[in-house]
Amino acid sequence: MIELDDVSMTYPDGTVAVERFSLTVPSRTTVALVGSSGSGKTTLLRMVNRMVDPTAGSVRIDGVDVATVDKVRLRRSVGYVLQAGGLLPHRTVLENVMTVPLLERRPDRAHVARRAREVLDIVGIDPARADAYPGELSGGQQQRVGVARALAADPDILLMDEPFGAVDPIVRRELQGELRRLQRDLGKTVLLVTHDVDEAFALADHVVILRERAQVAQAGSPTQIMAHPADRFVRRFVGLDDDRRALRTTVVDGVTVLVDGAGHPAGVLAT
Ligand SMILES: Nc1ncnc2c1ncn2[C@@H]1O[C@H](COP(=O)(O)OP(=O)(O)OP(=O)(O)O)[C@@H](O)[C@H]1O
Repeated sequence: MIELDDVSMTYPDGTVAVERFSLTVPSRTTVALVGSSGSGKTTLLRMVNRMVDPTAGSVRIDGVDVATVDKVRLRRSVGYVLQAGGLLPHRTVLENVMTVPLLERRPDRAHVARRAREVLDIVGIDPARADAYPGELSGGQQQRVGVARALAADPDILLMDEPFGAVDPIVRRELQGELRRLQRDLGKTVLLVTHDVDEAFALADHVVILRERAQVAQAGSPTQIMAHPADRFVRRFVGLDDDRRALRTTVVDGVTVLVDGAGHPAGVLAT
């Protein structure tokens, strides 16, 4: 479980990125932070692995204040997935995945390499690609390797910052599907940052919509938010004023078809 307790962050230049924000992420659930650029999402995420120390408030993992935990140990127990995979270009895929486990005091290199090949397989990368360099892979494959690297030390927690931001929409949907599968199989606690509300709705059990300074506009399950948007900001943010969300049914030759506000077909009503 991750708890952010009344945290604030003012950067040295005086920028107030986060003001009195609290959140609990129960174990084995996925929580998404969504909001426009500059709302403080990345700052919040980085507080969990102490890449940023809050100027007020505290962050706890399973009840332990992260401020009391050694930073290196913390980063081994918390996987971090960055946009575009964040891979080191001059290291092979396998070396990239082995980075964090090799930080152990006396790592068993052969064991670490074996485990790295296993996680590559879990995320759908052909282990034959293990000796390739990141630049030789497609954007989607690089993202998968980024996820593998975060999983390599078998952390309970995964932090994901716009993990699928740099790939085309089709690959993005494919990766989202994979992440849902991983979630089911591995049961990690995931804190995800995205500015794509559809991605948040597709992946998260609980969604937090942020305004500037990480002020919570609304928090709830995707269906709760869709059913009861708190205000006009949330309505606009989740696109409830858009044609594509305003679905209605129409019957065509006895089949009930869902169409959006512009009349384009969106699907059929499942029976
Ligand atoms: N190191 C820093 N020094 C000063 N200000 C910073 C620093 N990092 C972030 N900020 C500022 O803090 C605010 C929040 O930034 P943050 O990156 O957390 O937001 P975000 O919601 O993740 O944005 P984006 O979606 O663009 O990544 C912004 O105004 C940003 O300019």
